[in-house]
Amino acid sequence: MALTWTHKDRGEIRVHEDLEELSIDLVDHIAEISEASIKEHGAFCIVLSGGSLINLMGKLVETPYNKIVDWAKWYVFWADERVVGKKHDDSNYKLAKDNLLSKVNVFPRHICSINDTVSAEEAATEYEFAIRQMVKARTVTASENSDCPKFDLILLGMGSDGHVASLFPNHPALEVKDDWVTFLTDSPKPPPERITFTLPVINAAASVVVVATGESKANAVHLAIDDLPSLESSLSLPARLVHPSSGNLIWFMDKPAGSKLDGFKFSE
Ligand SMILES: O=C1O[C@H](COP(=O)(O)O)[C@@H](O)[C@H](O)[C@H]1O
Repeated sequence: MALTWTHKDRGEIRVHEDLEELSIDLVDHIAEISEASIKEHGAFCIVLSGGSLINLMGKLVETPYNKIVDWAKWYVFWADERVVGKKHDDSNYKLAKDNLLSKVNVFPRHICSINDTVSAEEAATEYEFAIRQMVKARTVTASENSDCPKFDLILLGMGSDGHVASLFPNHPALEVKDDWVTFLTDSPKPPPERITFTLPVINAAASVVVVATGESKANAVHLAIDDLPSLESSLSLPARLVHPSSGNLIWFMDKPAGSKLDGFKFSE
């Protein structure tokens, strides 16, 4: 059974026994927010990431989820994308398309992917423009607290260096406040050219989920969540900067990823 607790300012933490339990809890959570968002404003605006997260969402294409989820009301976005062709193995779009989107009835016109035929800078500008149009049309809700979209759910993976989306430790992209989407040409993790949501957009979401699995993530999980004697080492850790201003934050992890958390040690 999962060990769960709420940290006073880092949100809810769920440490799962194994990946099977984690993935069931994750897709239950997605299905619940999908239903609630559709009831509330007639659409579900979900933001995906790449990496290991997508496999953990695999049960969404299985019964009962594939039948109970109202796919026609889904609008799909990406928190980050690698600037490669849509058929390239590094493409976050391809990963989601092959494993999820091609297997359910999301309308192709509701899939807001990144233009793969232009430069990183142009792709970022176009992507932000497309989202601005959707906020104007009220498909995507506007934040009450900032000039940002308020996505119903942003799903983030986390790298072992603590990066989320394509926001890497000590990278200037972390400082971008006035744009919703920015680009980088020097990503420390290949491929180098990427576009990414900025922190203000992530932190304006109604719900944010961070998923981390495996022992290689344990230190970053600890730095992102625990109260530390000196905050210096974690101040530029992107995952620690995920802090929805009025939304909900939940961390989904397996035992190896959670093994260095203070709460995990106390429970042993
Ligand atoms: O490069 C990326 O890495 C992160 C984390 O990936 P993971 O495989 O370690 O879970 C991912 O969330 C991001 O979207 C991706 O572009």
